[in-house]
Amino acid sequence: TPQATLYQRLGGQTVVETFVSRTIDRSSTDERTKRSFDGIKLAPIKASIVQQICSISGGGCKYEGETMAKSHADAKIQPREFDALVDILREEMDRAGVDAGAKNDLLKLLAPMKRDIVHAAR
Ligand code: HEM
Repeated sequence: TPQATLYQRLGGQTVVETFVSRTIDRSSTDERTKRSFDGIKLAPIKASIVQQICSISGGGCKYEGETMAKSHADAKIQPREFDALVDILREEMDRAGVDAGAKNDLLKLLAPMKRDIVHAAR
C-alpha cells in the first residue's frame, strides 16, 4: 500500500484551507505582522498559499503564484515578522487538529523559504 502523502497527513484540502485562512486572518490583524497586509486582499493570498502547500506536500496541485522572493520584496519583511507568522501558523495547525509529525514536516519544508522572504539589507 502506498504511503500517505504529507498533504493527506495534514488532513487534506479542508484542513489546509482552515489553518491557512485563520493564519492569514490573524496575521493581518496581529500587531507583530499586520503592517505588511495593509491594503492587501486576503482571499487571493489564502488561495495561493493553499495551492503552494498542496504542491509541496504531494497533494497534486501546481503552484502558479509568484516566487517567494518576488512576492515579499516590497514588504521588506524582518526576521521577527517571519518568525511571528510561523508561530501563528503553528498555533493554527494545532487548533485545526493537525498531527504533530505532519505539522513539523510542513514547517521543515517552509523553513528554507525564510531566506527568500526576509528582506536582505544591502
Ligand atoms: C513560510 C512563510 C510564508 C509563506 C509560505 C508565504 C507564502 C506566500 C504566498 C504563496 C503568497 C502569494 C504569492 C502569489 O500568489 O503570487 C504570499 C504573499 C504574501 N505574503 Fe507571504 N508567505 C510567508 C511569509 C510571510 C510573512 C512573514 C509575511 C508578513 C509578515 C507575508 C506577507 C505576505 C503578503 C503581504 C503577501 C501579498 C503580497 C502582494 O500581493 O503584494 N508572508 N505569501
